[in-house]
Amino acid sequence: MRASLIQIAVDEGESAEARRRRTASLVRAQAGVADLVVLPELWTTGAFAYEAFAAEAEPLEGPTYELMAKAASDAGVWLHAGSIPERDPEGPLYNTSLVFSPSGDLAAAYRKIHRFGFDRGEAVLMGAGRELVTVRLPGTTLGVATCYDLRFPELFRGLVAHGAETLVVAAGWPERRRAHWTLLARARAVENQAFVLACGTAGTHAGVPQAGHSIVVDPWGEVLAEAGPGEQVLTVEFDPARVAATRDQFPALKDRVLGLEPPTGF
Ligand SMILES: O=C(O)CCC(=O)C(=O)O
Repeated sequence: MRASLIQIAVDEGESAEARRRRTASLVRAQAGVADLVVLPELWTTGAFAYEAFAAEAEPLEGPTYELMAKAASDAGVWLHAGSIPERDPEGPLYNTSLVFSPSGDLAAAYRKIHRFGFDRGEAVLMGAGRELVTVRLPGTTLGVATCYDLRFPELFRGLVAHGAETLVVAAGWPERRRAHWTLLARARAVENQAFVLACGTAGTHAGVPQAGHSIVVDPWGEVLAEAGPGEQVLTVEFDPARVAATRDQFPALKDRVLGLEPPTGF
């Protein structure tokens, strides 16, 4: 299987609409190159451009959906189209990832569960998702996560319990914590014996330089490919069968102990 992670530069000099069109052509250029294309988190606005969330929010089937569905079918690829600020007509905004099949049908929508910002930004401007999302592809099952989710191993264990073998993380991770990004991506791969495909943004928006350094890690924790800091398409070939082989040869996942007793307080 070949995957391309498109690490889009999100800078303020470009409108959301211009970036949407530019990204659609980057996706179309993956025809015949990749089976699966992955985009980052909130790439129309930037993950830290809080004032733009409401201004650029769109219904699930809004302009980004339309263009990305078409780009997926034009390219004949599975497309994890990163996330959009979704306006739910009956609720708050959500940070929602969209996954399209090669025929351009929506295969999954994932509302980010862990919102970033503590008492500001996304944490107060958006609602929290409650549902795990996996997507069955020929040859592997994707587990879908977004940015700050990467810090919460229990989410990934939940995805693995539902069959995930390739963990896809769309992010807008800041340069300031780049060391955490790389470390956590490798940790999630090792502990879950799964591939991790983590796609971030490049550029600077709202004064926050982005880390770039999108990364693909194998089930043994080895880095198969890593991008630099700027806009880049990172293409990697990987064998999804390695997940079952790794879990067979080193069956640590089977040794999980669930439902431990609480401390008795000696
Ligand atoms: O956890 C972090 O350091 C970054 C998270 C983040 O930027 C996000 O979820 O948007």
